[in-house]
Amino acid sequence: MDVTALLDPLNDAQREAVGGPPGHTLVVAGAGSGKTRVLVHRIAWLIQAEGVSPFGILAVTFTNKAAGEMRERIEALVGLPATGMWVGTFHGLAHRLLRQHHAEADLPKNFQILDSADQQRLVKRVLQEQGLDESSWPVRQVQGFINARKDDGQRPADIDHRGDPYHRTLLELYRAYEEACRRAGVVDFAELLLRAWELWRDNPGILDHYRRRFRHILVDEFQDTNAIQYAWLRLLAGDSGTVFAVGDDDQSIYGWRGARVENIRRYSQEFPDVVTVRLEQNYRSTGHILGASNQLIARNPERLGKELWTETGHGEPVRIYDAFNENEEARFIGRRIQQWVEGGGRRDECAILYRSNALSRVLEEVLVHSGIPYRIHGGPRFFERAEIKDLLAYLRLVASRDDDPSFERVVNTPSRGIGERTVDNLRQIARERGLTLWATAWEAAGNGQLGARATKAIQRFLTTIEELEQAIDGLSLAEQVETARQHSGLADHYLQKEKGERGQARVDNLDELVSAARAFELDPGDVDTEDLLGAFLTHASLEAGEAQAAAGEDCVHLMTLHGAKGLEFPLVFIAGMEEGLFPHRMALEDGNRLEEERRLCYVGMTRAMSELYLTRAESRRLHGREGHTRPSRFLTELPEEHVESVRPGRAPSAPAAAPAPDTEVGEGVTLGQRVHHPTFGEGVIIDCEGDGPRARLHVNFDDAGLKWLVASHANLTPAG
Ligand SMILES: Nc1ncnc2c1ncn2[C@@H]1O[C@H](COP(=O)(O)OP(=O)(O)OP(=O)(O)O)[C@@H](O)[C@H]1O
Ligand SMILES: [Mg+2]
Repeated sequence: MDVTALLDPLNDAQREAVGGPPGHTLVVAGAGSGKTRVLVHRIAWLIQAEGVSPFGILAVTFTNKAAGEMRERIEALVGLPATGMWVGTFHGLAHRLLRQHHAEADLPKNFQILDSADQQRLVKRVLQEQGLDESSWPVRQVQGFINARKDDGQRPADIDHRGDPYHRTLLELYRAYEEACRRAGVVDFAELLLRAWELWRDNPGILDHYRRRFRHILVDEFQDTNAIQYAWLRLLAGDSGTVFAVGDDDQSIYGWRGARVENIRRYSQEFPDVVTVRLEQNYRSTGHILGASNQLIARNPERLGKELWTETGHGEPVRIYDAFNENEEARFIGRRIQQWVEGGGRRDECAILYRSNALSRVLEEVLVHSGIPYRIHGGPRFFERAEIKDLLAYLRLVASRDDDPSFERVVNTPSRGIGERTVDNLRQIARERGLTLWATAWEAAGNGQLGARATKAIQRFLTTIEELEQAIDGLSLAEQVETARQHSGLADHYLQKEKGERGQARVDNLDELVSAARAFELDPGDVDTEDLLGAFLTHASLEAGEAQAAAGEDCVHLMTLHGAKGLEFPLVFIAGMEEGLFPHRMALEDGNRLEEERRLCYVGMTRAMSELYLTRAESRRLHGREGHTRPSRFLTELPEEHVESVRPGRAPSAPAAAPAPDTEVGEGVTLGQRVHHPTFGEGVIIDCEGDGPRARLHVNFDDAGLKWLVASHANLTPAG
């Protein structure tokens, strides 16, 4: 086997990292310098040049999607299926471990994963049980406390409240929450990691097995590991395993979730003989994009410090577009994408990024209206939509009756006349008796404790689940989901509850879940096919938010800046470049968080390969409120030599510009023209909407500012 082929497509520094002797290696380098490429080639190198079995390799990636792509790339390079290799996210790998050793980890065989919303519901319940008021103990705050402690590897017993009553209560809540999870046989995201770490810590035999097996551990996006993930890696590596870590301190964007960029430094200190490799050539972006990104991130203090260079030439300047409002911003983006496609580009080369999910709605509307297919990554995620979670809850209950969160979710959805009071009663009995809600309901329905009507309703629910279990026995996964869809009555429920398009959209989503099951069945990946339903339910929990639209369809990508990590696209838009949106308002007062926002901006900008647009709306309606905005400070931090401002009708050089500047938009006036208005004085026509007598002109007046005017009544005359 010719291993030089693995090194050929690499530069010298990359070769050093890929072909170095087995040992701890750290690659710290900026965006687009080939870190992920190096990691993939390293794995192929280990297999081919060092004769390592794929069975001995564990690779950690940041998303499940990245894991899939990595496996494919390695198989293509090596020319063999890389079976036996473990590739996945920290959460995915931890889950896999816990499944295999559930008894030692003190978990039921078919434990379920709680997502963030389920977790909130459970925290709420715990607060009720403890007789605490949500206004003094906000659910999110309690949830944040619990997760942060877990991310730091701390159980209630490890925490000293130092007599502080506030902390003491939080600790009690943490304890009660743990107990509720245990009763329900559920595990939240942070728990997956902590439990997997404890599994190894407390079971030397198991740890030893994995240490012998995984001598080669590779980690992408190392800067975003948190304390427990780092501890997990250390424990696994022991004295015999090697860790190959790649990362970029400038792209650390999960500090708010406990990520510790110091782990990069710690790793060099705590692991022996770490070879550090720096990569400085960027292969992704043009000179202007790179220059602008470099100078932006240079404003952050305390960086490890590195500059990237590129051979690709300047390319197009980074373009800044100030839209009048959010609709116009979205239309601008839509038009530019259409031009891209008309010019021979593909839609999936385009990505629209934003800081907050709420921004996607207007963008989606414009894309739908313009007939541009798109796919949302993350955000109001498919698997997080209410109707999807409802249907999954039916299936989860079939899989495990102990799943209290699922029980609560659907016991009265669709409505069976089970009131909140009845559910409260059940909760209380369950708590007193230390039983699950299912067991409690079963008992209460038997002894009539709840009153005749409630008993009947509860019985109906119990029967529905029991019957569903029988009905799906022996069916294929897609048929199981379809059967649950029919049995649950959810489609009718939503059609009645939400009239028109919204209800229909929910039913479409339920149908889509059947398709998702079918797709999963055809390509389940590396899972236990004995229990395909269980694997699918896990998949739904873990993959929530990753790519959803029909596979293979050529569509534009929409995602949050966080979700864009590690990806690249020829044409990138970052929308909503406004103070308070980006940087996020929660970060405005806090220097550390502001730096993290700047890193996030760096991450976003460095996704772009050939064209980058930063857009903002001068006035924006969001969450039902409308207001004037101020441009993001990041816009003003960009060096002039790399940016160009685009104004509709004013920048003929910009391919993105709206209609050509000489388009006649009203009687005797054209876009971009200087005009005079009897009241507002002189200004420039910057946009128009509609045509005929209804046409409206957007004019930027020198003194009066921006105004929309009806063209036929505007009385505009050419100025000067
Ligand atoms: N030596 C090389 N020759 C040609 N192209 C390269 C080389 N190294 C990397 N690339 C290409 O450059 C792009 C960026 O590489 P990659 O995604 O591995 O960078 P990265 O450092 O992981 O970036 P990020 O920090 O954003 O994750 C990819 O398209 C990759 O194929
Ligand atoms: Mg990468």
